[in-house]
Amino acid sequence: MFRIGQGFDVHRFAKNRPLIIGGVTIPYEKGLAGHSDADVLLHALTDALLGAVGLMDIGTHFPDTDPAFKDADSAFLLKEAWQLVKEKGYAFGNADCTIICERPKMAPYREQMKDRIASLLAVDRDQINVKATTTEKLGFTGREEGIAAMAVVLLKKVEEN
Ligand SMILES: Nc1ccn([C@@H]2O[C@H](COP(=O)(O)O)[C@@H](O)[C@H]2O)c(=O)n1
Ligand SMILES: C[C@@]1(CO)OP(=O)(O)OP(=O)(O)OC[C@H]1O
Repeated sequence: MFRIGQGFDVHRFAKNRPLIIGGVTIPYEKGLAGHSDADVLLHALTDALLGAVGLMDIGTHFPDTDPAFKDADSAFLLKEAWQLVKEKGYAFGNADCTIICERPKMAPYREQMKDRIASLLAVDRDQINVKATTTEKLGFTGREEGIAAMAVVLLKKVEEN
């Protein structure tokens, strides 16, 4: 049996913060604000995984009111969520992710993001796709107020003998 999940997240830009997207630090004049490291792409992917198996969402498992998750490494949160999904008996099919921002250009970092995400989930890199788009200068991403990300995942129930 297959399960599909989708995730969406937004973080606003902030000065004096690193820009970490898809587990990759991108050299840029500003980063993203958040309770954690604000990796908007890993948050969307984490939500997609949790959503696929009906495990609510990232904030339920890792509340932004909990000091334990202050400045949390989103790579760690993704791995924890994936562990919960695996314990429900699911194998990874594929993930397709989209980063939405005017700047910086994400294309130079997409291969690194694919490698990092594949490594965190212990899957093949060809099971992960990372895309980027602008919104043609429209809306909050177009005004460069923040970055949005979306992710869709497909999981397959592991057959029991
Ligand atoms: N932050 C971004 C946005 C886009 N790209 C790449 O540019 C292509 C064209 O984007 P449009 O929004 O004009 O359709 C897009 O397909 C990406 O390859 C990017 O690297 N970083
Ligand atoms: C990751 C968590 C927890 O540190 O905090 P944020 O970095 O604020 O991220 P968000 O996507 O708003 O929600 C999940 C939070 O619980």
